[in-house]
Amino acid sequence: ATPCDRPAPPTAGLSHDKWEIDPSELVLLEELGAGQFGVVRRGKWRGRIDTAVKMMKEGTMSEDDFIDEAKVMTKLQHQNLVQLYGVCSKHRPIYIVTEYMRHGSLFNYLRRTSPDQLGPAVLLDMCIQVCKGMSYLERHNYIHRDLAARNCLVGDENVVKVADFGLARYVLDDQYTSSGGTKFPIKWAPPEVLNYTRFSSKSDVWAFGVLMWEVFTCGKVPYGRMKNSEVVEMVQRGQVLEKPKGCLNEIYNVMRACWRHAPDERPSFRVLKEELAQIAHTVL
Ligand SMILES: CNC(=O)Nc1cc(-c2cccc(-n3cnc4cc(C(C)(C)C)ccc4c3=O)c2C)cn(C)c1=O
Repeated sequence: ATPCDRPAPPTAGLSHDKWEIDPSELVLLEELGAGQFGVVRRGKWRGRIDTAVKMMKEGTMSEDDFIDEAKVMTKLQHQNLVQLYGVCSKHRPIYIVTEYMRHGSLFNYLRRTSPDQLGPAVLLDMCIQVCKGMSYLERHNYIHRDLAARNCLVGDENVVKVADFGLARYVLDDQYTSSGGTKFPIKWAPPEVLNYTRFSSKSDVWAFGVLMWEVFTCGKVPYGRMKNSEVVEMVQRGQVLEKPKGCLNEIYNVMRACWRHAPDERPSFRVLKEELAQIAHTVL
């Protein structure tokens, strides 16, 4: 045993995997919906912590690769990222346990919340929160690969957090992973992703521009009912989404900067955060 007058060795307590959650400490409650990996339920962890529990449907995810990555993901901690608490990987199906957000996806929240509750200042603040979470990921060289309003979640007092960052790498469904697949998020993808699936923080920035458009249209679908092939055509030609009704020019200019053809001409999330904050306390 460690003599009490000396601090415990740094390895103390890491013998069992810190990111492994004991399923006996979880109580599963109502179903929240189904995602790419199957059913997600609300849960209580250690009697008091609200969680969302993804129960990974067999064959939907490359599980061993994900379990390796889980260690890294639990270390990504920011007030605008949905926290990964851990995994239950000693049984099948494996569970992914995260922080719980009371109001569900940002996309649904925008569509069902009345416009008078969502004035420009609130909408801009939501974009700034997503930008802060993405700026943290950018600083940690972590790429989301599927940033969109549907993959952000809303808590109390219009708190918005980015969810499921990096999980796209573990999806086995090639309808989702290949750019020709029916589930590939074409409408959030820049030219270099459409042509070479070249993901980067600058392709996340392009997607962030589309997310800003989703926010300022209060949840409209980008490019309306256009087919994916038509959107690819349009984006390759350099045509971008139109200015949302009532959206300030300064804000639309930020969206357009995110949609510059050349990735390195798009602003970083760090720069975007400054620009949006500037607009928030001068123009609004
Ligand atoms: C009312 N409150 C709530 O419903 N709160 C919540 C709902 C969900 C939830 C429920 C069902 C499905 C999904 N879902 C949706 N899209 C996903 C997309 C992917 C990728 C890989 C395609 C990006 C991966 C997983 C999912 C996924 O699990 C989520 C996030 C998660 N959390 C943390 C909540 O607080």
